[in-house]
Amino acid sequence: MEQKLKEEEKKVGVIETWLRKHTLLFKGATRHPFILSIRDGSIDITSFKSWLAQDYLFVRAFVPFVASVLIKAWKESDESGDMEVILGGVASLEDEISWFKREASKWGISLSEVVPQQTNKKYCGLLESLMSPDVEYTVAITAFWVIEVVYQESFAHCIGEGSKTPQELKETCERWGSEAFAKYCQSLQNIVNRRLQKASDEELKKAEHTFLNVLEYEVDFWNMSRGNV
Ligand SMILES: Cc1ncc(CNC=O)c(N)n1
Repeated sequence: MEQKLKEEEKKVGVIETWLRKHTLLFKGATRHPFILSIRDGSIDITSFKSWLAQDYLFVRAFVPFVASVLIKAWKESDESGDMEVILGGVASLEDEISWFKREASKWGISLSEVVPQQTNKKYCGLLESLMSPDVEYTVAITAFWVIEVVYQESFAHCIGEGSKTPQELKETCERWGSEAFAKYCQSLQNIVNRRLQKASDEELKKAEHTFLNVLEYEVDFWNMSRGNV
């Protein structure tokens, strides 16, 4: 019985284990000074605008990445429900791109003139490498989940108890900090945990490596937005 319980525990969550093991890096990505400065209202609007412009370019590169995960799900997934979750992600990106355009015009940013910074290019390069057919579905969906959850955890913090987020930034925080986005991230996390349970040691290692890689790139992305490239 005791042994059985332990097995169950192991099964519940590879993700939980990773989050415990890599708490510092995860906090680094989700409680970054950029995010803390939104939450306490001290944010420098130049940083915000820089983030907005760069993130628009990132999201454009994110669309084909998510589409590649959809293809992998169709080819490799053992559960047909995965496709709907990912398709929902693709669909909401159309709205997100329109939102970026509206938001940019509100701030007087001309998106056609935005030049991608080196850090952004590097991150988009990581996305592109993960689009390769050689990358397993399990690894790709792990990356997808962690990319989304960093924004969910970060922006939810900006609208949580006691936050002093400036009014004009609240809509941005709601986009990723909302209950609906949290639910969507949970659906992705359930897929990832299910896949990781069944993964080989080799695949597990690759997935964990990708998880860490994404977290590092997210930290770099926030750093870039604050002007410390
Ligand atoms: C750099 C970065 N990471 C994650 C997200 C969230 N996913 C889609 O919007 C994002 N927009 N930008």
